[in-house]
Amino acid sequence: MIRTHGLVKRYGTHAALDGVDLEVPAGSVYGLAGPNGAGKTTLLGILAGLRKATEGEVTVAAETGEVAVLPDTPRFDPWLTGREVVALALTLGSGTHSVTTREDAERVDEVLEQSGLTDAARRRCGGYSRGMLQRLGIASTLVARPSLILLDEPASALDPQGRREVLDLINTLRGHATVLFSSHILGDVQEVCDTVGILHHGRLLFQGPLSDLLVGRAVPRYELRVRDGADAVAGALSREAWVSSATAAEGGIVHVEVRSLADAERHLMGALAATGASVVSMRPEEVSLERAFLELTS
Ligand SMILES: Nc1ncnc2c1ncn2[C@@H]1O[C@H](COP(=O)(O)OP(=O)(O)OP(=O)(O)O)[C@@H](O)[C@H]1O
Repeated sequence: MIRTHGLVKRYGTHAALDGVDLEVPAGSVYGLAGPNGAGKTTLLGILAGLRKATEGEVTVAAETGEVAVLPDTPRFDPWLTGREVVALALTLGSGTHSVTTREDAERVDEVLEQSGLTDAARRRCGGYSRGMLQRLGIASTLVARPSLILLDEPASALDPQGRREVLDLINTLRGHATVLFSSHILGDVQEVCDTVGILHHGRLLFQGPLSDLLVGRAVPRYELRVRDGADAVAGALSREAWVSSATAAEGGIVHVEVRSLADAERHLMGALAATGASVVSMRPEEVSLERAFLELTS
């Protein structure tokens, strides 16, 4: 759905994006994770056609009218009510000048409700809090049922309850639209995204299925459970050149951190068999996105 090749954006001499090859599969919920200043807003801005790339290619396989963009700090005319803002967004998307049909009016009410704004819908948005404005931005973004949705930090101004609601809302879009959202809150990305890109200092350090990152790619670790002799197993494994650490824990558990997943897949079974231990279970350990991120960026 989206592809960039060798994307570079320079502000003066500073490279905010430095050779980004992004690939967002159609129908995915793609999380662009990265700390402040990583280049997320710049990248989304280029994809949305709001900023110009310095170098590189950008392909977005969607008509302009099917793309909806939510900036990180959405702004609206303060004298409009929330409902008027969302209705306006729907009419802009449809090319008409006002919400005239019953279906359109119902659609406006539906997204206002999904965004938690029903009670405030008839108040002027100039009096909305930052969190409410973010909800209003989300409602306006979704109302015309776009096929590609670009969300820049959609939950950053919200309290935990609001964040939960936005994440649930994004989850409901799965299968109906392609969603690319940026966030520096890694827990949010881990919760709703199936595909993830880790952006750091303008470079994509990882991109692919979230499960690939959490199971093995960034921190290849295994959890073994042996019937007995966990200390001896940990000692034997830690002498292997491809093992960076092996430690025994309670209940016959041995945590094994390896230098590469490929080496572990090739040698772990043999090394374990050589210890003569009775192996109850063996599985790659899933790490949190936060840990994977720290490993990748340190
Ligand atoms: N208009 C601009 N002029 C000059 N430098 C800019 C401009 N916009 C962004 N930058 C710089 O480019 C880098 C990337 O900024 P960007 O806003 O894209 O990052 P971000 O990941 O979205 O950060 P945040 O999470 O804080 O919004 C930063 O170093 C920033 O200072």
